[in-house]
Amino acid sequence: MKTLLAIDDDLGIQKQLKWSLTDYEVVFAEDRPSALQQLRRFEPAVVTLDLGLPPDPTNASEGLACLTEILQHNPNTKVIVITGSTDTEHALQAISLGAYDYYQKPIDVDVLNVIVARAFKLSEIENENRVLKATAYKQQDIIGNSESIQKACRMVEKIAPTEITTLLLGESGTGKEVFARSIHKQSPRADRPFVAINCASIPDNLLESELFGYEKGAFTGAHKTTLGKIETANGGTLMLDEIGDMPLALQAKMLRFLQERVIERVGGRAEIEVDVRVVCATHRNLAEMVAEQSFREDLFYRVSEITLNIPPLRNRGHDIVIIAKSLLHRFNAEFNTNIQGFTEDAINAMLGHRWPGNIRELQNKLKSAVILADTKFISAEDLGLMPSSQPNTLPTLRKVREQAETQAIRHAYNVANGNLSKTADLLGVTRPTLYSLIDKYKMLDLRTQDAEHPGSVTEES
Ligand SMILES: Nc1ncnc2c1ncn2[C@@H]1O[C@H](COP(=O)(O)OP(=O)(O)OP(=O)(O)O)[C@@H](O)[C@H]1O
Repeated sequence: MKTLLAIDDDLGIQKQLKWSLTDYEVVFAEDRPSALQQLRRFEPAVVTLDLGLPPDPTNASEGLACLTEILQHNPNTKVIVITGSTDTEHALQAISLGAYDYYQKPIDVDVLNVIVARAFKLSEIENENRVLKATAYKQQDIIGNSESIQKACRMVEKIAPTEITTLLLGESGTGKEVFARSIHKQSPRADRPFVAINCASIPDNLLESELFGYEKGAFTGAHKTTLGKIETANGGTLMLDEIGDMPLALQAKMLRFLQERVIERVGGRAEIEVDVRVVCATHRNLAEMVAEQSFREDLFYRVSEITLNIPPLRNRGHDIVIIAKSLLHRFNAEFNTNIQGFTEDAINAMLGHRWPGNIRELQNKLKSAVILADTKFISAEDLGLMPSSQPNTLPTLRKVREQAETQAIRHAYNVANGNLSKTADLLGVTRPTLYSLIDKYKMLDLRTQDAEHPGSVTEES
């Protein structure tokens, strides 16, 4: 049964409401403090509120204050304000403060029931919309159910509403930009611009003006004052991709911007205030770069207020197949093809492949497979994942064994969702044997990612 909170200090009215609103569980509060207590306890979707509450029952001040606090607690609450028969002024004031509707005494059971039912219905529709929006958004952006991706998504949810400067670490093609966009979309800045700039793809001498903009006449060819990416992102989010590739000279200027949130355009003197949230990303080891003095330590700490590690595709278990299927759907639409799915050998090959280029590599392999496939199902060969399809000279037996074993280990590891004990079981070997194979084939990422014993070292072999 849906819960309705009725806020009224008149016992007679409380009884009347209880008898009238029989489709709901009606809970009561007689003043502002108890209303807020009940609100926290029951989280009702709909509230009826008498504006004349103690200690000021002849006026609307306490009721209006209560309304404001209810909406502060949960802006989605549908508050139906109840006023005296002639008090239209306060009723309208309540609507302008965010009340859903108003109702004038004396109480007519039928009318009140219609208003309350409508309020619940609207609240339900709004709720569904919110869930759908959140799901649709998640589905299209970050696809995957693996523990590692879910963990990263949970972090994004926590980071997004804050202003904290985030550093995204991950191999190339793991989806760093997708994650940066996700932080932006879930933040209060979602309606403002998201601007990404790849520091590695712009020549050093152009990067400064690209980021900070330039004044007319700042250099030959500067015909008009031009905003840089930082100013373009004003109010929104700026993604500095491949921050590790930013030249040292520019790092100092970037640090000043991050510390003081002011910039100077190239060739300009004026200090311009900008309100930008910054997300940085790199596939490099910034801590190592700091030690080698190719990245400023102070900037490192500034950009990595919080660090989010994006797992490589090979450590996302069955997500590889889920992402492949969703990409297949997309490419079928794009190329007007009707490929139905994957052969078993293709699925096994995908689960066993190392994916050094991560999702981008998967996209490329799939795109060409969709275009070139002769049958309705994509095979490992179509994906270029058959040992025989690689134009090597004849492989040695040792090489074939190594390839088969690493592929089988990775496959089992993905099926076992990163649990090494289960991986060993699936492969029919003991844990020590599995460890020595992992060491032999230098599959070190499996060791550090072990969901059961993270960072464990060989203890039994
Ligand atoms: N979880 C995911 N599901 C589906 N597609 C994804 C996912 N993550 C990333 N992608 C897609 O993979 C491609 C690479 O992602 P993105 O450009 O964000 O990676 P990146 O880590 O920023 O790469 P680089 O370091 O090379 O810039 C994009 O086309 C993106 O849409």
